[in-house]
Amino acid sequence: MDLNLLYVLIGIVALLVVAGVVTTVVVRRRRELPPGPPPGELEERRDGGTAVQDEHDRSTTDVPPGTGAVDLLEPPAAPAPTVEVPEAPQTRLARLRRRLAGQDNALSRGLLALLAKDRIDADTWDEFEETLITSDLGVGPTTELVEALRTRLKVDGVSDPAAARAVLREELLKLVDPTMDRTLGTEPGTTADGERVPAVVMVVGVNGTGKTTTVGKLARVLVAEDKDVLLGAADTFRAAAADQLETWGSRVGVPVVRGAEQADPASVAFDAVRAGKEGEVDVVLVDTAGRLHSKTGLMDELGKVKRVIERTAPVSEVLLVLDATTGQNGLVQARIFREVVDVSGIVLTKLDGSAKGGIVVQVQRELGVPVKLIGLGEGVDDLAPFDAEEFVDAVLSEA
Ligand SMILES: Nc1nc2c(ncn2[C@@H]2O[C@H](COP(=O)(O)OP(=O)(O)OP(=O)(O)O)[C@@H](O)[C@H]2O)c(=O)[nH]1
Repeated sequence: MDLNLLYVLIGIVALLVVAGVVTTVVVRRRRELPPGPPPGELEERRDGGTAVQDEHDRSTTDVPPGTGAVDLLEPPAAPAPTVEVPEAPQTRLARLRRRLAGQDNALSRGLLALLAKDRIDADTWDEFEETLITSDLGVGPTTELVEALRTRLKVDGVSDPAAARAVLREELLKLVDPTMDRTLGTEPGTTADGERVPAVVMVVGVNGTGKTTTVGKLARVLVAEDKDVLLGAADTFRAAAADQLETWGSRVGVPVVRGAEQADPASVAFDAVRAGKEGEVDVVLVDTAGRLHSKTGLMDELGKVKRVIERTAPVSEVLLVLDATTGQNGLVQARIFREVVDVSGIVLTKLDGSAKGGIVVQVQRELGVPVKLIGLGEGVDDLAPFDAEEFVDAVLSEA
């Protein structure tokens, strides 16, 4: 064989061997790569998903470093903040108006039924009176309202339904009392030594009235007003209460000071207010344990919590939380709490599930303290500053 031909043949065989080896290596490496999602899909999820989903994507994609597949991804972005923006307080009562209005509410029903009559006879007045009492308006305010309406409708000879409604609105408003100061004490103050201290709001009440929920919702109201807030979980009696508060706080970026389970509530409250002062926050909200108003020991403990807080900063508000559905029982609780701590405002919760809107008037009369906030549902922003005019307009509206 020609020597040149032999060299050419050896060259071709060598080339074929090298090509075979290279192909095998490439195929092997491809097989070793995990089956990651196509690049388009990854991009899409990164853009549209929430931070929590992003976190999940990163942990489940599990691409080993140095495989080349990571080139498809940009470096993982820092998780987007999950802090929520709560609804502004001004729009809340308007949004929640429907929950106070119409046929589901005894007060509203009684007022609307009266307005619907062509002629108001003795039976109608009796019926009206009865509905007002069922709505927990109380005997005194009911009698006053009925007397005032009877006189004015007769004297003024009001037969036009719109004029009758205006009279009713006016008289009802007098009972709800628009002159009461309902502002919340949430401005930081200065001690006698010239030190800046946060406003301190204590939230008190019997078990299950909605204290912890109210603290969480109120934190959102204050955050919406651009205030720096800190929560004190001084309900060390119910273990879950502190966890519940942490959940509320974390959603709006508000820190929580908590103690060990069964710790002394006064010491947790003290630590919270201290931390609030050192951190220069505007408001410290202190959640306290629910207590039976009949248990003297627990009630004394509440007085102690307040005194201990006052070593650092004055308590600017003591909000008593009352469940509107408990009616007269709420009034009994209110009287007893007032003896132990100076209640400065009432929070009426669960007005959404109650036909007893009249309790607003009764409780204010009983305590001489204004209703400052009302709870109108289980939604996170279902707490509204109380406004007498908006309240009256809501119960006088049909839906
Ligand atoms: N419908 C309705 N439910 C509410 C309202 N406020 C609170 N609740 C519910 O009432 C229940 C009790 O609320 P909590 O905040 O746990 O009550 P608490 O007073 O802290 O309870 P304790 O710690 O046991 O004293 C929860 O299921 C809340 O969702 C409201 O305005 N409307």
